[in-house]
Amino acid sequence: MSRLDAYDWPLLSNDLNNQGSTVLQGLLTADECARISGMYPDESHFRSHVIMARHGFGRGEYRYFRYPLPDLVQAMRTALYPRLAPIANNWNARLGRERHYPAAHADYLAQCHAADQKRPTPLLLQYGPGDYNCLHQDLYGDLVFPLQVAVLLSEPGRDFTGGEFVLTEQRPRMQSRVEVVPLRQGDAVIFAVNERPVQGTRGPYRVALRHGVSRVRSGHRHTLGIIFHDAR
Ligand SMILES: O=C(O)CCC(=O)C(=O)O
Ligand SMILES: [Fe+2]
Repeated sequence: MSRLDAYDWPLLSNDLNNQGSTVLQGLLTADECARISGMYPDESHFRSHVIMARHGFGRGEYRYFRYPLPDLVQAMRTALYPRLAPIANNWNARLGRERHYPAAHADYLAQCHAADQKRPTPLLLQYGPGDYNCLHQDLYGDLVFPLQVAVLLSEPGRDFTGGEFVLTEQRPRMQSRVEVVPLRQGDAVIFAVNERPVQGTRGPYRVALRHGVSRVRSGHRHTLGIIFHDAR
């Protein structure tokens, strides 16, 4: 994953600190996107299958990968984590939280597994016409790594229309603010899982975040989700 070296990480960190999200443009090639989305029908890659409408999560479906993850997914998860851990640690310090995230993802996963969060969380999502993903937070137990990544595997305008990735932010005593994140095929959005610190006049305070996908108007849309904590 030496391709991560090409990005301006101080700039991306600033975006994450100021907006709660940022985009890695062109993280995957069109071929890589097709290779990953093409795995969807092959059950051997996955540990479980969720039909979103059955749970009130929206409309559409997704599958959680099983271990061992496909090489490219494993490589991305392992290589992205150390870029994000310093930001996560800074957020924790500003929010007065004790937890420290180790520098290597393997060491963080060992903590998850010791806390009985052993099941892999990377997932592949599939949306068709009329499908959408309700606002949510991907929490799977007490251990939460506060940043996650979603890679758009389909090309807007060509493969699908509608289906925008959206984030909402709820500040104390304020109404929700929404942000639409423009993505092309292969772009990865990095965003806060559940909360982040915002600097106020009397010190940092906590804002709550949720993410989702607006209704797909036509075509099919696939996304790869990379979550760094494992699930109970
Ligand atoms: O399909 C999307 O863009 C959102 C996927 C999602 O909810 C996730 O990766 O956690
Ligand atoms: Fe999600």
